[in-house]
Amino acid sequence: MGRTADVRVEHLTKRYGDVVAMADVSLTIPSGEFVAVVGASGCGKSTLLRILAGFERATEGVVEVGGVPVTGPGPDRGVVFQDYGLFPWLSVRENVAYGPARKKLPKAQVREVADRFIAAVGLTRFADRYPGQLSGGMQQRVAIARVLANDPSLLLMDEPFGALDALTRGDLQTELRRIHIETRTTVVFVTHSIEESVYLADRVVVMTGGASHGVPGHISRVVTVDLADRDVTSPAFNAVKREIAELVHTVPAAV
Ligand SMILES: Nc1ncnc2c1ncn2[C@@H]1O[C@H](COP(=O)(O)OP(=O)(O)OP(=O)(O)O)[C@@H](O)[C@H]1O
Repeated sequence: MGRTADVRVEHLTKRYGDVVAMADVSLTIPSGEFVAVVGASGCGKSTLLRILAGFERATEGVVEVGGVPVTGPGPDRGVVFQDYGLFPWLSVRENVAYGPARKKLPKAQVREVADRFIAAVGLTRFADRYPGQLSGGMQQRVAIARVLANDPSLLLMDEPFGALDALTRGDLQTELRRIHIETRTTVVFVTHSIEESVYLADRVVVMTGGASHGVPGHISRVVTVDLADRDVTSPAFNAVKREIAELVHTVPAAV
């Protein structure tokens, strides 16, 4: 079990010049929870994630991770994007070892941590390969292992599986779910796929609005996924999917 932190967002507003991208967003995430964020393009999902990561500052509001105000990026938060962002000149093991090595841990310990997370994403046989020798799915596994090796207390993922084929995406969803059950690291996961959100998350945050709708992006509903198993073919799973789809497709009235 790794580190884990709670998240508190209160009355968050983000403006870009005159444009109010997002207004009055409040969300509390207990530590260990997996939260997915869904919503139509432009509603502010990535903006919320970037603010939690500390890449951008909120215009107004409270943003705290583990009780500490977010003022910039930090090693307590690990971020995974759609493009894997690996160092192409480093092997899989060196990529994953990069964070632990910077902490100046003994060499043997760095290697042990790297190999543990490489094994967790099923890439032991590829530890000495370079990113250019791997498929997209394998590269994304490396990116996830690299972030986990830093022992983040909050994992922020922005469409991490968006560029992968359906089969690979399904495999990685299964693995991420297993890893989350094992580590209990808090996760905020942005996706366009409602099915993916219901499969992975304890709660799904539905956002609507956005500058192009004439209404600032905001949270329209938070849906608890109260399903014992995540059988995507079950009627119960599909009922939750339908509920979220209806919310996502409800266009807010312009003010
Ligand atoms: N740097 C920026 N400057 C000006 N406006 C921006 C900037 N970044 C985002 N926006 C605006 O903020 C709003 C929210 O953008 P954001 O990328 O968070 O949406 P999103 O829900 O993640 O969309 P998508 O699903 O298409 O990725 C949009 O209206 C966008 O045009």
